[in-house]
Amino acid sequence: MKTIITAAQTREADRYTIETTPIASIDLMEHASLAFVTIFMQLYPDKNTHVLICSGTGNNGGDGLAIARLLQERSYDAVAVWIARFGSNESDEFAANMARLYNTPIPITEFFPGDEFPPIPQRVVVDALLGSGLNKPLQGDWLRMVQHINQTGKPVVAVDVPTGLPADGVLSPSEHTLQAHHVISFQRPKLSFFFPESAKSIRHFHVVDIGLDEAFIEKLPSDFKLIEPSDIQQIYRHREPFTHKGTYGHALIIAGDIQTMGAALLACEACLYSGAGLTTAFIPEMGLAALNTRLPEVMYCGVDELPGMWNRVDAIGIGPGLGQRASWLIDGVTHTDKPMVIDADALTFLSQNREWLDRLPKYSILTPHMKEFDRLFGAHKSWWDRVQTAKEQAVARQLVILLKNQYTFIALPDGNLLINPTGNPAMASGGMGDVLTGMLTAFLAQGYPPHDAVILGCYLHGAAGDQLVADSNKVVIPARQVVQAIPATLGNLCHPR
Ligand SMILES: NC(=O)C1=CN([C@@H]2O[C@H](COP(=O)(O)OP(=O)(O)OC[C@H]3O[C@@H](n4cnc5c(N)ncnc54)[C@H](OP(=O)(O)O)[C@@H]3O)[C@@H](O)[C@H]2O)[C@H](O)CC1
Ligand SMILES: [K+]
Repeated sequence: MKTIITAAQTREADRYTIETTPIASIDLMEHASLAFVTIFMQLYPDKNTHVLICSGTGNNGGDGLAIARLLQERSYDAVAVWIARFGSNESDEFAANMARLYNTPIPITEFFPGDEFPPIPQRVVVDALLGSGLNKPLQGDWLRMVQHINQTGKPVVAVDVPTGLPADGVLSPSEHTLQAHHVISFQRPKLSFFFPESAKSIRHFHVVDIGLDEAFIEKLPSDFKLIEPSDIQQIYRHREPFTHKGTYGHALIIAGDIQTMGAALLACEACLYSGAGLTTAFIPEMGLAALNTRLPEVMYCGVDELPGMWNRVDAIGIGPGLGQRASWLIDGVTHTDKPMVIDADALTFLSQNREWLDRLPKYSILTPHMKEFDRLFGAHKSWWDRVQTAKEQAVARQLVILLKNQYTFIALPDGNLLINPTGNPAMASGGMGDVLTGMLTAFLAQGYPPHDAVILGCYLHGAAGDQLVADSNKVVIPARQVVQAIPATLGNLCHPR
């Protein structure tokens, strides 16, 4: 896992690296600019591309000047630079790069407070106005310039952070930030990239290594950790010879109602495809024909058999499509000591009967999306605040709270907040959450501790969707296709051929 650090901690890492290695600050800027240029050249390989670089006068602006020079050295001959001289300060590295730029034929236009901005004829804009040094919302000339660039609709590639977007903390409205198509960020993605409020400011982000001291960064105190493929490889237990269905646990899915049987089937199918040795569905009897037809591998349990099931299963997933039945079923579930996943209608029941939250067994996994989360724990104005509440609740109640979104935040009982990087907008459709519940239940049934089950389940769920997009350029993926893709995604990650 990679530690996600704040803008202030990035400055610490910057200082530490400069003090403890032979690298000077200006060389670090050159590394960063070169790393930016490498990705930029992949995005815009045509060297005739007309590029406008907009620089401030701090270190983000210094990067911009170095990028202009490096592109010109690589035969990008149509590069121009704007400098926003709206403040009185100039960083040393900006000044040094300004001196280097004067030795090139690159045209430079400087703008002072109150100046009008001309049209932008270039094909692409590089945003190096302000970076992680942002310490207040944009206003005045800065805001005018950002809005001028936004209004052109030209693609923007931002250096480190789009101008106006704080690296962490509560985010400002998106009309006050530069809207970048790509952000090439240094050393670590910034925390705000994972919040939905940054969607208009960032379409894609890339992260480049600029040579900051990794060991130092990993020791910095931070609640936020980004899940990586290597975590999945470490957690996943390979299937050994001579194992059998009993080795991989028995999962019970409590789901479905007359009009929402599909949710139950999806959860059961995902459980099956995620490797549970046995899967039993507790669904209304009228769903039996559909279950037997679609999922002959899954067993059925009726109301009479339910009391005998609690001791026979290894994990329980409750909620998808459960409707009003949630109210009486949750009572039975909370009397077991089985690891469990609580989703959808079971969460709605909990939000209407909050005293039941206190009865949940320790380390139960709750999987709310934003609306379910706010119904459970109160309305929130920003994702930053919502994530802080998730952390407080997970610690206070010793629960695992999985706050679903494109980037899911996993709040653990020890106070850590994990960020899942996989998943994509093609997956934004009904049934996706039911699939996740089935997957998590399957991993719990196989004996993974809740902490490992959520990492595996979340990462694989998104990775299966990402794989489908990569393989076939699909713009929409139905939940069923994600289910079918789970075994191969797991195989590709953990059993490379
Ligand atoms: N360690 C690294 O990751 C490296 C980062 N690099 C690049 O450096 C920037 C950060 O540079 P910094 O000089 O700290 O800050 P900025 O360039 O982002 O901002 C410059 C100054 O602008 C002022 N400021 C802040 N907010 C506003 C605002 N809303 N309106 C106007 N002005 C604002 C502030 O100065 P004050 O005196 O006004 O407080 C900023 O200091 C990072 O993003 C990378 O691009 C290095 O190149 C490599 C190492
Ligand atoms: K920027």
